[in-house]
Amino acid sequence: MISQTHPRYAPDLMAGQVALVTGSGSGMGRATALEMAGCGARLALFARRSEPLEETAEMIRARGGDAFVVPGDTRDEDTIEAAMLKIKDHYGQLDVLVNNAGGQYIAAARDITNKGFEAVIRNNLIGSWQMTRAAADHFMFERGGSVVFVTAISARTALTGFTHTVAARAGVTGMMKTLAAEWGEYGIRLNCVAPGTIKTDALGRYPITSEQWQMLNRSVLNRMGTAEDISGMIIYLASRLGGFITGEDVYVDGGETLHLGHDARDMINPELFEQRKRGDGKE
Ligand SMILES: CCC/C=C/C(=O)SCCNC(=O)CCNC(=O)[C@H](O)C(C)(C)COP(=O)([O-])OP(=O)([O-])OC[C@H]1O[C@@H](n2cnc3c(N)ncnc32)[C@H](O)[C@@H]1OP(=O)([O-])[O-]
Ligand SMILES: NC(=O)C1=CN([C@@H]2O[C@H](COP(=O)(O)OP(=O)(O)OC[C@H]3O[C@@H](n4cnc5c(N)ncnc54)[C@H](OP(=O)(O)O)[C@@H]3O)[C@@H](O)[C@H]2O)C=CC1
Repeated sequence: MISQTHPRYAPDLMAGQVALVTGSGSGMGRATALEMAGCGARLALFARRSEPLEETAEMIRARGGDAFVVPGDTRDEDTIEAAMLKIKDHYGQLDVLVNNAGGQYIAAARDITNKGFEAVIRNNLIGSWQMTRAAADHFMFERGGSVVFVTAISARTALTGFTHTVAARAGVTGMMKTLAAEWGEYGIRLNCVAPGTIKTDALGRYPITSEQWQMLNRSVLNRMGTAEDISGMIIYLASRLGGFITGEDVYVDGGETLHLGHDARDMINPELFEQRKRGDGKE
């Protein structure tokens, strides 16, 4: 059994299960893969670059877990098909799919070309559809399963600079709900986790500093989220803990989408409110 320093879930929560996590070479995908392995799941790790996936696999194996690297691109049907066949050959089953891979570039809506819009839709909506369809065809129509999509705080709020990805993520949510309704009869549960602003290396791709990210983040908990804030919810939904939950869209955003119509917190307690600027809220 894998050794965990501070386990949040039982070490046998996902024993006997195989989970495929896309984008598991970094950030939330890696955190999810590591914690799922800590819950007894055997992991298939999928992304375009092998090296970061191998690093995740090594981390899992070093703790006594089981991980298998299947490189591929969620936009490329051939690599998805190849990955499913490799998983069948290696593990013989797939119980959980986490569609975490994704990304976009920031641009004002007026500067997004049709080609650029389509590229982001392909990366975040079509890619998730293709993975889900393939996992269902190869494994889940026969023996059920659970699918979790990582989206963004999109359907509930506007996100300036991200029109293309908001459209894609809201599309994922609608797709997830409809699939949940159609595929319940096969024992397939599908849910979304919508992260707020989460401190991962990926934020470094954007042209602002970590201090500016902190200011941009509107979490009422006075801190940015962590990859583990997200992996905990993914595992809850993917495992038997979420066994009666399907078609749900869970926001893990520290209250970022509460939409404070009138934010008077600085008038109520200016000292406490200053914490927001320093970003030293309690985890
Ligand atoms: C609060 C929210 C916080 C969110 C955090 C995260 O998500 S963290 C996760 C962060 N992770 C990531 O963000 C992941 C990294 N991001 C990506 O991989 C890309 O954003 C991608 C998904 C578009 C790549 O798809 P692809 O390989 O299919 O694309 P391609 O390279 O072939 O380009 C196609 C067209 O798209 C356009 N266009 C593309 N880039 C830019 C740009 N920088 N600038 C302007 N435009 C751009 C351009 O029109 C281009 O056509 P052109 O002008 O070349 O003829
Ligand atoms: N960090 C944040 O604040 C937020 C992030 N998100 C979303 O959450 C998810 C995880 O984010 P985070 O961990 O921060 O970001 P990362 O960029 O660290 O992780 C995304 C991973 O997806 C993989 N990936 C991207 N495109 C593809 C593709 N076409 N096929 C296969 N793999 C792909 C990348 O690996 P490789 O390049 O090797 O393929 C990368 O490891 C992403 O979908 C992100 O957009 C949503 C809201 C907020």
